Amino acid sequence: MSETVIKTTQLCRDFGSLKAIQNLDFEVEKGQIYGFLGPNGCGKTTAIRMLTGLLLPTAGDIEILGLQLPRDAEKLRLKIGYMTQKFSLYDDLTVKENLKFIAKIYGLSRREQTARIQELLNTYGLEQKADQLAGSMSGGQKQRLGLAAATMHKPELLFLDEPTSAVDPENRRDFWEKLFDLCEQGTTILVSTHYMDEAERCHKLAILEAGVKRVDGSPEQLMQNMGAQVVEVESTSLRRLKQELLALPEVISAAQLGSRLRVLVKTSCHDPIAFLSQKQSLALDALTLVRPSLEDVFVTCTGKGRQ
Ligand SMILES: Nc1ncnc2c1ncn2[C@@H]1O[C@H](COP(=O)(O)OP(=O)(O)OP(=O)(O)O)[C@@H](O)[C@H]1O
Repeated sequence: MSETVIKTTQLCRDFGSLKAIQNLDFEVEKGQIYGFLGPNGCGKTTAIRMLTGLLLPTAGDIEILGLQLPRDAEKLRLKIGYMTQKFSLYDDLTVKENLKFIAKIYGLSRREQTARIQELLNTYGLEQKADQLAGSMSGGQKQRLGLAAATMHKPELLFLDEPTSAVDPENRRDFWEKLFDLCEQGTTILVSTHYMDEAERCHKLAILEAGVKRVDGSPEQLMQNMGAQVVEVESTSLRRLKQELLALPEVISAAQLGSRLRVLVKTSCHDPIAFLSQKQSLALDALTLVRPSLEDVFVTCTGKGRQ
């Protein structure tokens, strides 16, 4: 049976009149990677700070690893790891010194420190960098050091707030491989991101907008239940066609991808190909029904696309 690691009920956080998180209900199962996907300012960091016990909720309940927050925040501290958005280690200490500092904070004995630091340097490919100042490392190396520090005490639950916003695609891919390794060892991970490709790697995710959870589920479920059909249109004069399509009430969005338009049509329209071809006098072979992407889900459930 699956074990629930995080459960929130009607979680809210206000900053004055701003409702940063509103009535958030969600659950995360052990060993899964759960994503918060949303634009800047949608409340991802605020939610994570409440879940780590660093910020008091305005209302609602949080249960994590069988503990209640904020009451049990101190007991939770050793069970969780938190990698914040900005690199939060010391630039003027070496890689090894940074890890030693963190190990001391977590109360590892001298012998444990040496063994664990060596293990982390190996796991995250930092052996050659051990004596280099952290501040002089590349974005990808800093991020690996951040993950090594956050997992020093082998936490059961790891929070990662936009961990790959400063790294290139290759480093991002490698980083995710490390997350799946942790996952396989039983670590549960909650990660926030505004990258679609990153969100698509999660077992489950919630799409947040203006402090509100719009949808949640596995990427496949979200794509299946999207409530829209996706048609790609090949045509000339795509800029004009786009404006004309957007004026139709059946069309949720139209976005240009090179020489094609990707058009989201409401499911209430039973045959989107016939509909578009008739409306715009387009040849049938210029229209293709395609598989939805997570970006399509995002467009349909946020902003003007929300029905
Ligand atoms: N301490 C605070 N005081 C007042 N407003 C705050 C505070 N912390 C966050 N906010 C506001 O709450 C909203 C949500 O911010 P939050 O940082 O949680 O968003 P986010 O999705 O993590 O975005 P980003 O990726 O830019 O950090 C924003 O409007 C932000 O300005």
